[in-house]
This record gives sequence, C-alpha cells and structure tokens, in this order.
Amino acid sequence: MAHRELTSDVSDGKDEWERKERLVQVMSKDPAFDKRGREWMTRTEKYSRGLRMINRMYDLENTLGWNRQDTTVATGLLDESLPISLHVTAFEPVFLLQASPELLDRYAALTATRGIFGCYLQTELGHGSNVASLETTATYIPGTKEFDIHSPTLSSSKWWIGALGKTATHGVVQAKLILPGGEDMGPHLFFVQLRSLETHKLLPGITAGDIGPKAFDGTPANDNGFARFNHVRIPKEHMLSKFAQVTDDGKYVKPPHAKISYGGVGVYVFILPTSDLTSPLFCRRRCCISVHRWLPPLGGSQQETNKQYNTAAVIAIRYATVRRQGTKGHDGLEKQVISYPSLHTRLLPILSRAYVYIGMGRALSRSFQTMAQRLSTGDASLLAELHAVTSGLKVLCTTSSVQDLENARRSMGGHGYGAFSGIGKVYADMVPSVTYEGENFVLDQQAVRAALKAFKNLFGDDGKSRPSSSTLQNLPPSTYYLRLLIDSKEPPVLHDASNNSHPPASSSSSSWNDPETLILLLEWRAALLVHEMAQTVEDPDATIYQRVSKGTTEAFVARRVGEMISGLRANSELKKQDVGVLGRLYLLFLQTTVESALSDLLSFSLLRIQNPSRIGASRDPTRGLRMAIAKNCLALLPEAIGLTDALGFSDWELDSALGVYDGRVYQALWDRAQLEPLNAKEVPDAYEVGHLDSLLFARS
Ligand SMILES: Cc1cc2nc3c(=O)[nH]c(=O)nc-3n(C[C@H](O)[C@H](O)[C@H](O)COP(=O)(O)OP(=O)(O)OC[C@H]3O[C@@H](n4cnc5c(N)ncnc54)[C@H](O)[C@@H]3O)c2cc1C
Repeated sequence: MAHRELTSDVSDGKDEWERKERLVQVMSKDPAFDKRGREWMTRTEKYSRGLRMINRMYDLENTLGWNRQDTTVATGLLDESLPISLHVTAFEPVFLLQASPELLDRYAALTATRGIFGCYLQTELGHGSNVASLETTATYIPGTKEFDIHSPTLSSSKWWIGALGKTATHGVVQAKLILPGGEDMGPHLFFVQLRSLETHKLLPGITAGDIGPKAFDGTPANDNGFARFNHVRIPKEHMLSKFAQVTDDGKYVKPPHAKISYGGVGVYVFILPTSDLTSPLFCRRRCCISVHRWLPPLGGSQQETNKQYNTAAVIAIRYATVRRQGTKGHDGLEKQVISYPSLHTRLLPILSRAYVYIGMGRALSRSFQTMAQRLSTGDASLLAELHAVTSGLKVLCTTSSVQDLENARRSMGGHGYGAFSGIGKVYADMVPSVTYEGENFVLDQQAVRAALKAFKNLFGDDGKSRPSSSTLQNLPPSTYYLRLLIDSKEPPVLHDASNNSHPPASSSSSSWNDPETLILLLEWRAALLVHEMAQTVEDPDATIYQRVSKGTTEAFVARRVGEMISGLRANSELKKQDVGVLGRLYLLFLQTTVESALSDLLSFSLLRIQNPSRIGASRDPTRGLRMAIAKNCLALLPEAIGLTDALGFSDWELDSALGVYDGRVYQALWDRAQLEPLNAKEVPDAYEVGHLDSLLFARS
C-alpha cells in the first residue's frame, strides 16, 4: 500500500498534511512538549506542565507567525485535555454567539487574546442531564440594574466545570432567571467574572476549587472545578442577551423566534427559550460540540481531533505485527500474533471504524457548512436533521471508541496494561466522553424522538396515512431508510418481514461482500425498529431506545459509507491498489456493523435459515457473514501496517513504547522502565526507614 498518498487523503489533503508535519517538527523538538517522564508527575505537576504547554504554544504562534488554524491543529497534537480547550470550544463560542453587542465590544478581543480565560458552568452537584432543574439563580434587581447570582443549596454548587478549578477568570453561568416579581423564567446564560485579573484571587462571594482526581487518573492537567455563588452581583448587561432579554424595569423579552437557533463557525450554538430546555432541541449545542470533537475534519484537519481512536488502531496493530508468540514456523520464528484470527478479527474492524469516522467527519463538516449558509439567510430547515444525526452519531462514536480502546489494550496482552503502551492514558481521558456533552443514554432518546417524529410525519399518528410521493422523494438522509416501509401498491401497508418480496439479503457468500446488500439490511433493520417503537411506544421494552438509536444511526452511517465506496472510484488522487484496499476496509466496516446487528436482524426475521431440511450442513444463517468477515480480514492483513502508517502519526504523538515506528518495542519498554523513580536507588528508601526491613525480617 502506498501510504503516503493515502496519508494526504486521510489528512484532508496535502496542505493539511504538510501543515501537520511542519508543526510536529517544531513541537516534538521543543522541551515544553517533551513527554518523557510525565508518568511520574503528580497531579499538580501535570496541571502546571499543561499551562506551560499552552503558554509555549502561544509563544510559538507569535514567534513563528502561526495562523489560527495552525494553532488549532497544534492544540490537537497535544494528547492531553488542557484547560484551554474549554476556553476555545465551550466558553468562547457561547460568549461570541450569545453576548449582546455591548458585551462583545468590551470582551470579545480580550477573549480572543486570552486576556480573560473562560469556562462554561452548567452542571451542578444535583443536576446534569436535567438542565431545566438547575438551581443556581440569577435574580434581577431593577433598583441597581444588576443580577444577583446565588447558589441557594449545596446541590446547586456548580461541579465538573472544566478549567474552573484554578484557571478560569470568567465563566458563562447557566442560572435560573428570576424576575422582580419572583417569576422563574428557567435557565439562561450569564457572563460572570470569577477571579481578579490582578491577583487571580476569587472575587468576593465566590467559593471555587478543583473537584479532585478523576477515574483512572484521567485528564489530570484539566482542573475540573466546583463553584458556589453567595449573592454575587453582576451588571444587567452581563446577561447573554442577544436573544432573550430583560428590560431595565424587569420585564422579560422573549427571543424573536420560538425556537431560535444560531450557527457559528466551527462550533454551533443553539439558543432556546426556557420552555424548551427539556425539548430535544436543547441538546443541540452540546451534541454538536461533541461531534466537533469526535468526527475529525470538522475543525479543519485530522490532527486536532479523534486521534485517540486512531491511536488505538495504530499502536495495537503495530505491536501485534512485531510481537511473536507460539510455535515456531519453518523460518525458525514464532508466529506474529497478528496472524491469529482471534487477534486480527478484533483489530482490523477497529481500523475500519477509524477510517469511516474520518470520512463521516468530512461529510458532516459539509452538512454544517450548508446549514450555516442557510441559517445566515434565516432558513433553519436543516437544524432538525442535523440535531437527529449528531445526537445519534455522538452516542455511536463515543461508545464504540471507548470499547475499541479497551479491546485494543487487551489485544496487547500484559504489555497492554503497562502505562508505556500509551493506550491506558488515552482510555482514561476518553472514557468520560460517553457522559459529557450529552450523556449517551439520554441522547439516545433524542435520536429516537427524531426518528419517531419522522415516522409519524410520514404515516400519521395511527401509522395508517400514506405519504405523498413528493414527501418520499424529499426524505432527509437521517430517515432515508423509512422509504422501505412504503408499499407502493397498497398504501400504507408496511412490508411484512416474512414476505418473500423482501428482505434484500439472501445469505449467499457473494451477498455478504456486496456493500449495497449490507446497507439495505441495516436500513431495513432501522425501518423495522422504528416501526416497532411506534407500535409499542406506550409500553417500551428494556432496550428499545438504545436499539432504535443505534439502528437508525448505523443505517445513516452505512449509507454514507456506501457513498464513500462510490467516491473512491472517482478519487483521482488515489492509486488503483489503494482504492481496492480502502474499498475492502469500508466493506469490513459494513460487514462487522451487520454482524453486531444480528440480534435485531434475527428478531425481525431478516435472515432465513440456510438449508432447513438438510442434515449435516450448516443451518446458521449468519455463518456466511462471519466467513466473509474472516476472509476480508485475511485479505486486509498485508495492508494493515500501510493503513496504520497512513494515519500519519509520529512517535512523539503516539508516545507509546509498543507503537514505535521502527518496531523495536522491547528496547523502548526497557529504556522507559529505567526511568522509573523507584529504580533510582538500588535499595529503596522504604528499606532505610525500616518498613521493608521489618517486613523482610518478619518473613524470615
Ligand atoms: C470529564 C467531564 C467534564 C465535564 N465538563 C463540564 C463542563 O465543562 N461544564 C459543565 O457544565 N459540565 C461538565 N461536565 C458535566 C457533564 O455535562 C454531565 O456529567 C453530563 O451532562 C451528565 O450529567 P450527570 O453527570 O448529572 O448525570 P445524570 O444526569 O445524573 O445521569 C445519571 C444516570 O441517569 C441516567 N439518566 C439521567 N436522566 C435520564 C433520563 N431523562 N432518561 C433516562 N436516563 C437518564 C443517565 O443515563 C445516567 O446513567 C463534565 C463531565 C465530565 C465527566
């Protein structure tokens, strides 16, 4: 595989690839970004190191003349969650898009130059997903034209807020707006100064700090924090009032549209009236930010995001290729562990997902651009579609990446458990992604709600209406699968899954290698799941929400993968051989997605038992699929290293003894173990002070 051409393709073009190479050259040699020895640092040292890295990055921006995109990519190259990311991805966009012109005049420039450093304070000790029940209050006082920000209870303490613990000087606070007459208008956003710009001390009335270490010691350089407000006064202008406002005498001014939404560059912020806080729309801002982080090219390049996912594939496949274990062959060498089917059938699907999510990011990026253009002309018609898509994708991407990281780690045996494998740290940092920016099980409900709404729009509340042909033609990508439920002759009859006219799959081996068959199967599964949900919505079974969310999102993704496969043929930048390899990889994605959907496919009788009357033959209707996966993995095996190299990681970025480019993993492990502080002294201090001494003595 000619991975250089592919690298450029994966990196969103040659220019992006060259940008990344240029930045890696600089950063990997700069002592500020030296990763050696960080395993031994305390939490406090890691936090300080994080701040040093941010400072150095902006020094480099100035001295080397980096543009904003260079700095964004450089930030993405750092494999650490740093307080700056909250300033850039959460605080700044919300502030810029929702602050009044007067507030922008005073603070926009300071925000851009980090004269002030922000965080986003929504979650409280007592409430996360249920934003409508947040307790922090912002009471308007007409006499002084101020808001009084107050935390009335312990459970109203802001909690989990990234960069709040020790770093941020300002924050956007989500608080219930209380009018002078005591009327509660529900959560609104307020711009609050937290710390002095001279001394960095907390302002009067504010109690704040770091919430402490996180599970698996994840994101140690990020100071997720708590805060309580004791009647803190802020000027009236500090309400983020581009849309909803309060008049000087304390009257509420509603946003101009019932569900006003606003799109910005890179991150999309959606503002809703308070009555909508629990509606599906409320989640938009959060899930779109998630997708921004999770689907690579949305921010402009592959380097800045999602590399955690790709990291798992690269490290595990490189290691499995050099690791030998088992009986010796004719060449006198033990087998490469990647040659074991139980290993490569685990790892190659991870690689296929890494590639597919890069392509998905690109597709979604284009959709966001279209939406932004339409929004600028007042056309909000794409919002609901993108909301549906991003809700489901956030769940799908984060859930699968966390699982894949752990699978990749386990594939490396004992060495996978060592910190030097590089995967444990990534896992620890990534595992909360299933919780923040929309808890996945809560977001499932958003995806389901959107699917049910589309179903009802087509078939009516009773499921008996017949959609017009123009409605069908205009089905958006997120619900394209619903077309399958239409019987053109006898409207609105839904196909019976046992009807011979469908489903599309016969289980011959060729059909399992046909992308269109696999896509259709996934679309049928989505359509039947949504139909099932619509019939049983009053009495849902234990897992229907998760299955509908997953099923509909996977149908959407599968159709996009079909487009990626067609697009390969038209891609003149790629060599013919690479087109073939990528086609196989995408096919593997579809095959393994179908395999993971088998319980649904079998539930809906979408697969028929083979040779029902023949004794001695396989009766398993899924065997053909699993055989096709096994063969496809074998065919891809020689390409695995080329495909991982094409993801374009340097050793500095990976920071993994097991994933080193030259394959000298034992040397790398050995060298790193020598750095262990316990090894600094032949006889440890514990012996000198008597602990070890008495332990050994007791044994003898
Ligand atoms: C690393 C990290 C960084 C974060 N950074 C920030 C930040 O910068 N700013 C900020 O404001 N917040 C931040 N958060 C908080 C985050 O947004 C919340 O944790 C998240 O919204 C989930 O809320 P919760 O933790 O209260 O969980 P809960 O809402 O209490 O959920 C607990 C369980 O209940 C289930 N559940 C809840 N509601 C429903 C429902 N309606 N239906 C079915 N099941 C339900 C959930 O699925 C979950 O299993 C961060 C969190 C983490 C872990």
